[in-house]
Amino acid sequence: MVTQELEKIERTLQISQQDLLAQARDWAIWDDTYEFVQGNYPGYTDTNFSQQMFEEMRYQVMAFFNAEGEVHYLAGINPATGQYHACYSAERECRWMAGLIRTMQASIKEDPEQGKCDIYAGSPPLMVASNPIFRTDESGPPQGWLFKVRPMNDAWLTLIEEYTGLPTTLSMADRNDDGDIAITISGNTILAQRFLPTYPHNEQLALGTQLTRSSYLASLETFRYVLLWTACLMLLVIGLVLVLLERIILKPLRTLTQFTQQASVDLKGSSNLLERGDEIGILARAFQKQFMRQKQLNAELIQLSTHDPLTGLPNRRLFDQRLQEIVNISLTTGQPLSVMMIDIDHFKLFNDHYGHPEGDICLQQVAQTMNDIATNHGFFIARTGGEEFSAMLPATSATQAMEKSQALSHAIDQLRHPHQVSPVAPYVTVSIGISQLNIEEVMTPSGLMTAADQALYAAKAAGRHCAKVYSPSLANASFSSHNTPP
Ligand SMILES: Nc1nc2c(ncn2[C@@H]2O[C@H](COP(=O)(O)OP(=O)(O)OP(=O)(O)O)[C@@H](O)[C@H]2O)c(=O)[nH]1
Repeated sequence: MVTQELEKIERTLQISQQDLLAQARDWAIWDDTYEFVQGNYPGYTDTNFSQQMFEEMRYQVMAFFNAEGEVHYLAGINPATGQYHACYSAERECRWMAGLIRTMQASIKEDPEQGKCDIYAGSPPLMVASNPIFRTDESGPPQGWLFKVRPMNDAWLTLIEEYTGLPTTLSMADRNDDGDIAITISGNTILAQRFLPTYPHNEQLALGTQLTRSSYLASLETFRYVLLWTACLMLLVIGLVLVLLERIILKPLRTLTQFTQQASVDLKGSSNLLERGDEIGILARAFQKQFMRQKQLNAELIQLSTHDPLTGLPNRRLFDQRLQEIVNISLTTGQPLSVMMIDIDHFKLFNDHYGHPEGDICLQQVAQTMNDIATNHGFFIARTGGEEFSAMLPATSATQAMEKSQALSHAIDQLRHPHQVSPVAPYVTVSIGISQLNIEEVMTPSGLMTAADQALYAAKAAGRHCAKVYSPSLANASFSSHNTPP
């Protein structure tokens, strides 16, 4: 902080130097001055110089040198007497500035280009700006040099203090380390000093500021306090944002994720999510719609793959699947299990006579009738072939199945669906083959179905419109229902 304050004073010093250099340049690059140093403008001094001008401009000395570096004209206010003097050499009343003039001449020799603002060591130190003398358009060779000198006295310090608002100190120091900063702390005061080069280089100017530590420590304390509160406030805001983020986005997103994982199984229990008015609610409703559609499609697909489209009865795939399950249960529990194979008599003749569409209607009516009986008697029926149906009867012996087959056959007779060309009856009739699991070495689903098929063949052979229970003697005949007797 102290260094920053000191830099303010340094910047002000630089501005002050630039200002004096600009003023020296203004005078040096001016046709009147150009003529004056060549002795061609005798009225120049009367027009331009006065004690008042020096006081107002805070100049101590103005010195003009000709092209040879010799004094052409000098003017200044003697700091010891406060008297204004103007001379053509550093003698008599201008003797007090002789030392200064020598330093200026040494500077010209060292650097004829000039155009700079040095600080000359002294008490007080002097700010000295110099520039070669040219025409206003800067043409022609330089005809000499102009130096303007401003004392860095108490009045100058007061101006700097007013400008910077900082107490400023100025002294000469005998050090070699240009540009260094020295900080000295003593009790409640802190002195910061910058050491600046002077001309002709054997001393340094110590530009400093003396500050009260307590006021800076207090502002440091305030700064720490503000920092602490800002940090707390930021933590609070971050915490709040995290809580809101958790409540508004993360939690609903987690719920949505759970919802998407479970929704295909159960769409209930997510009503909160579905009622939300934001994007998450929109997403949840879209997901729900999609899942419902998917469920519906799945159900339709399952129905299509397991049911016969013409009659609506379960198909062979579902029948075989269920049969496998029920056979396993029966073999484990020892409960009886029977199957029936039902085939419409002379259905080919029906189709040939009435046409295929009528055959379809007949199949639908027979299927519907058999399904009603199956529902009433608690067994499962499926369409397992063209005009062939199969039923499975859990906890039912072959004898009991025979009774149920008669109920089935009777119900179909009662339909009185016309079949004029049937050699059996003027209406549609069925033949039924029955087999029972665990009887006569029938132990597997396929064995059960083969036995029922053979019993069906026996029923067909026996004149149709009847039911037969499988026995090994039927098996010896070795035939198939797809090759039924005429
Ligand atoms: N309309 C119709 N006919 C079918 C369908 N599926 C199979 N059929 C017919 O059912 C008939 C079965 O004939 P067959 O196997 O010779 O037996 P059948 O004429 O019923 O004679 P038996 O079974 O010996 O009494 C064939 O004419 C098939 O075209 C179907 O979905 N619709």
